[in-house]
Amino acid sequence: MPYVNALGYIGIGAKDLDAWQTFATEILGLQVTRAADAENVDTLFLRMDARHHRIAVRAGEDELSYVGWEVADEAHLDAQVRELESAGVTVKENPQLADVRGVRRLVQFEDPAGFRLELFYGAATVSDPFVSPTGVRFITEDPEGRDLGLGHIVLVAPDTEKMVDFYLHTLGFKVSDYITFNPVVLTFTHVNPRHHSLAFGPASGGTKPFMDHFMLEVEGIDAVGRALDQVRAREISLTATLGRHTNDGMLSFYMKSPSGIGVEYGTEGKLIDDDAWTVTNWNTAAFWGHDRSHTH
Ligand SMILES: Cc1ccc(O)c(O)c1CC[C@@H]1C(=O)CC[C@]2(C)C(=O)CC[C@@H]12
Ligand SMILES: [Fe+2]
Repeated sequence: MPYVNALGYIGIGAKDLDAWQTFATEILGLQVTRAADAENVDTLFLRMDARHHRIAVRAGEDELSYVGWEVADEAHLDAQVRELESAGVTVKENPQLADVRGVRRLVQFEDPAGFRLELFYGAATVSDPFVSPTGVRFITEDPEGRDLGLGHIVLVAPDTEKMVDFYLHTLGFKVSDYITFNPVVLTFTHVNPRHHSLAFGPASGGTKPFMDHFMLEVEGIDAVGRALDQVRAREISLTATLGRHTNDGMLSFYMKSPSGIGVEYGTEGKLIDDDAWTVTNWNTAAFWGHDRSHTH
């Protein structure tokens, strides 16, 4: 059944595009092209691999605008659309938006929390080499060349159970594991060998759903250490110190992007082999580090 095979792209809104341009280039090491998109919105197209872009930062309110989940081909797109419709989800095909995103076909729908999701195949891919301004390499495929997507996102919404149910049973995501530290339960899910492409955080009732962070994975601890030096030199706010997660083994730190959305920057994330994986329930978030208490 699973048709979604990667977190293909995300779009976020930002009030301060100039700050985002500097942040994306000098801290994250992404290649930035600034242009009006096809809807004439001032946009930063952020590139990390052969894809034309995987993150679009568009002038507007500071928010998560959309999440693009990728399927392998047209047959999988059509099959997933049928699954969504038989679950009672309203799905709208949008050829104009497909042109804006640079993909072959795209449909739009919402998850139970109201996040705007797009399902697509045929991403815009370019032949000129990706060249990171900070010299990093982003991990978007595994050593065998299997697509790992852009990284992961963490969504926080009040009715976690309903959200998890939708992603598992309507979109075919698989549980990776849980982390429970009373009263918090975090659920981690995967759609390819990356340990998680989507995790769910808890929220008290009345909280407006939001994206806590997105994660970008780079090659080598020196790439993470150098980015951390840049964060400290520029007084960008560090929201969790360097640490190693229990479940996916990721060595990472967290910072605040100019939109307020968190960014996790890490390396050495685990890969899951579905034929040899057992779901566990961890009791802590990190083996060491990831201190959130006295960051600046
Ligand atoms: C624990 C953990 C494992 C793997 C990750 O990629 C990852 O981002 C996290 C951190 C999740 C983070 C947390 O542990 C504290 C409570 C947080 C801030 C939330 O409310 C959502 C994200 C949660
Ligand atoms: Fe994360």
